[in-house]
Amino acid sequence: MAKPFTSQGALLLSRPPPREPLLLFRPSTRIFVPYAPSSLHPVRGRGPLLRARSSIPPSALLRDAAALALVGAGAYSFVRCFDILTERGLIGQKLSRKLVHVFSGLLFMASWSIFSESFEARFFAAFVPFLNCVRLLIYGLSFANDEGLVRSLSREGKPEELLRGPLYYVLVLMFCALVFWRNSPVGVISLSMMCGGDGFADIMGRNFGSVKLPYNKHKSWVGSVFMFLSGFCVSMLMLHFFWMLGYMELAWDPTAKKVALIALSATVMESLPISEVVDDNLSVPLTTMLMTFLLF
Ligand SMILES: C/C(=C\COP(=O)(O)O)CCC[C@H](C)CCC[C@H](C)CCCC(C)C
Ligand SMILES: Nc1ccn([C@@H]2O[C@H](COP(=O)(O)OP(=O)(O)O)[C@@H](O)[C@H]2O)c(=O)n1
Repeated sequence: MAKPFTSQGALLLSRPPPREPLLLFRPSTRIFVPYAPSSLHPVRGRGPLLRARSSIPPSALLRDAAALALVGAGAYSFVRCFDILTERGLIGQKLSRKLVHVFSGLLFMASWSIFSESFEARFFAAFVPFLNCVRLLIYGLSFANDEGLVRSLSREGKPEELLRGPLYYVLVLMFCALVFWRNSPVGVISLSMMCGGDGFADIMGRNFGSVKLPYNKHKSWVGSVFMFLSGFCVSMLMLHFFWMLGYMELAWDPTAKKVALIALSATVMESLPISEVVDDNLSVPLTTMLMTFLLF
């Protein structure tokens, strides 16, 4: 399919009127870089980044700072709510952890839409998972004690549990916000599979997964089927969300087929008996990133 390329040989992922600098997908390097005419023709003697930085309107900085404060407060409140629900015995610890796993990442991804169109907006957004990364390190290494946080995010109530799944999870959130952001299907599908797919696999597999996989007695067919179905559906929903906002331009028939193949790949990876070697919160998003790069 003939795809629009600029004279620099880069693939335009979205067409005017862009709400923010177009994103270049450079086939040779497969790195997403911000494309804005002014940044490719910097003011004499100043590099593109300096040019881009100097062109941020104060209103964008103010908007991004406000969005950062709002999302940061939302993150703290969201986890605190589950802490209280768990503390009062209204939901179990395992379910609490999984609901936080499913919805905090998806809500974080949806929050990308309230940040400005400046290139720096992604840094403001990524600062929220960065803060949570610091928080997990402090309490996971027991430099301080927060029984509520440990209760809502661990399986067995041990602080060191925060240093595996939860920590990898927030690192992936930060990476996707910084590198892929809201113009690229790579980050959107990766987080959808990690949050929506892996999360529901656990919830459904733990409760209804009596028939185990032949090659992994810790995982079940029900869990894997729901990993695929929920991962696919959440990915399509989130792609549609960012498409509606004008950040992506996608042909839905080929997109659905590609997402199905990506979801299948992530499901197979998640089903493998390798959780002791590499956490699902790394293997699932990394597999999804690779497949999305290859297919989109
Ligand atoms: C418990 C979590 C992962 C463990 O996964 P698994 O090992 O069971 O597979 C999720 C940890 C969530 C983290 C502490 C909080 C992340 C908040 C996020 C950066 C921002 C959310 C903002 C939104 C508005 C709620
Ligand atoms: N494909 C899957 C995934 C999880 N599960 C169930 O969910 C539990 C936790 O799954 P997991 O080890 O992937 O947990 P996390 O690493 O996602 O926290 C497993 O012990 C299974 O009971 C499943 O049955 N089938």
